[in-house]
Amino acid sequence: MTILVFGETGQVARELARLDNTKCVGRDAADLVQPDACARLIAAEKPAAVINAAAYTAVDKAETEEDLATVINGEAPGAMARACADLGIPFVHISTDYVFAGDGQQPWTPDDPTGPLGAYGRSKLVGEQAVRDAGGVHAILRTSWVVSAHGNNFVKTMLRLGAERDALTIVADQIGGPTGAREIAAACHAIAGQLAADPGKSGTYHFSGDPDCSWADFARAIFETAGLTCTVTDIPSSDYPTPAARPLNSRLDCSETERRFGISRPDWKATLTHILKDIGASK
Ligand SMILES: NC(=O)C1=CN([C@@H]2O[C@H](COP(=O)(O)OP(=O)(O)OC[C@H]3O[C@@H](n4cnc5c(N)ncnc54)[C@H](OP(=O)(O)O)[C@@H]3O)[C@@H](O)[C@H]2O)C=CC1
Ligand SMILES: Cc1cn([C@H]2C[C@H](O)[C@@H](COP(=O)(O)OP(=O)(O)O[C@H]3O[C@@H](C)C(=O)[C@@H](O)[C@H]3O)O2)c(=O)[nH]c1=O
Ligand SMILES: [Mg+2]
Repeated sequence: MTILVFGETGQVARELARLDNTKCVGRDAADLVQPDACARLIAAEKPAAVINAAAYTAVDKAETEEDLATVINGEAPGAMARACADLGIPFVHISTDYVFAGDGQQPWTPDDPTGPLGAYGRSKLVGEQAVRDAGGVHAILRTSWVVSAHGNNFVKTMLRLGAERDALTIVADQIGGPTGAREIAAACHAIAGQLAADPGKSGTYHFSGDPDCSWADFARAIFETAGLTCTVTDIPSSDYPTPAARPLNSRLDCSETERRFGISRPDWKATLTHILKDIGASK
């Protein structure tokens, strides 16, 4: 029994590669710019399940490349989901908090109305709907603020900047749950197995690290855990202009994921500890 994983170099894909029975395919074997080729690969491989961990994740760049982002994040997952539905196998797709507009203070439930603020979020929303429309056994797992020892992420950025500077200004009005790529990979793997046993669990779910915090709080915790001296000053998002607007409220209500799959929110302080150990940046 093989779980076919789209993605090889990405944060979550690298963690999936470490798990049992996974076969990760990179851009050379499956370019998401060609959705039909992704579908043909699934049909040829006939895996027991498919997890899509590949995506266009450059939030700001997507503003000027929305067509490309929409093929990769929208059309390709749709083609994968249809190929899985044809084979009668589960499809696990990863989505994002950036499908929400980010107003209010309440954690978003899976059924809450979406309203992406930028091109990346819109392209991911297209993917979600295409996966549902395929009509097969599926889970869409929305996560947020992904961090790991590999690739581009906020922890790596802070370690680099924190070593160079005595002080940083970090946005404090965006609130969400930092989530370890390792924990997301484990959740996707477990969900694929549970969907195979019980297709009735199909649906959209949330999974983010606990507790919710601001990027500024998270930066302070990174410096504290790494033993770096760098003062973090809270700023509003309006003082950190970016091409794409980010949601202010990225809190995800993960209770259905816990209830249906028995998977609870991972403690991000523990995630931070294992990431810094892997990087060799613990104090
Ligand atoms: N990063 C984050 O903070 C968040 C991510 N997510 C979602 O989680 C999932 C995993 O994200 P993450 O691991 O961080 O992603 P990364 O940005 O670390 O990696 C993206 C992966 O997608 C691959 N990819 C991009 N374009 C293509 C393409 N045209 N064909 C084939 N492969 C491609 C990349 O391959 P290559 O190296 O060849 O470019 C890489 O393996 C995604 O669905 C993302 O939207 C959700 C919330 C937060
Ligand atoms: C480097 C830096 C960033 N920031 C802010 C900008 C931003 O609001 C926040 C995080 O920066 P990032 O560039 O990591 O954010 P971003 O790339 O938008 O992260 C997002 O990626 C996509 C793929 C997702 O799906 C989301 O869940 C989310 O993780 O920190 C500062 O305030 N000061 C700084 O010095
Ligand atoms: Mg493996």
